[in-house]
Amino acid sequence: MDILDHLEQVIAQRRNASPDESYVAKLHARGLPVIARKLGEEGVEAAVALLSGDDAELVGEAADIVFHLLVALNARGLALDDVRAELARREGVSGLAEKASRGED
Ligand SMILES: N=c1c2ncn([C@@H]3O[C@H](COP(=O)(O)OP(=O)(O)OP(=O)(O)O)[C@@H](O)[C@H]3O)c2ncn1[C@@H]1O[C@H](COP(=O)(O)O)[C@@H](O)[C@H]1O
Repeated sequence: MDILDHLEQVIAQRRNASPDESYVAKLHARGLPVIARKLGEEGVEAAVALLSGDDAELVGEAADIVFHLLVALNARGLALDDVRAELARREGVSGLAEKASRGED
């Protein structure tokens, strides 16, 4: 099984564990605003890592973002398949053309 699909399953299971034993459960216990804050923090940390020139640091921060994004999707009852479907819908549509269709330059 793909690691992302596996991690999604683990996150769904750990959600109901004890917050003392599970980081996923702890995030859920703290609520959606904390999950949102962590997602934002990880995004900023990845942006900093992008400029640092340290590949290992960037890969680590990218993994943190993906993990927290999966926690966030699960918290809203959404799944990786919802993201896959949206990406498939966008496939072949240039970002520039899509933006132009919204009347933005
Ligand atoms: N992939 C991850 C993963 N990536 C990052 N993290 C945690 O995300 C946290 C956020 O990083 P920070 O540097 O912001 O940590 P922090 O300052 O201690 O966090 P806060 O106290 O601010 O919340 C760290 O504690 C990391 O260990 C993860 N925690 C868990 N997983 C996976 O989720 C599974 C279930 O984890 P538990 O729910 O803890 O059993 C694990 O087996 C792993 O496969």
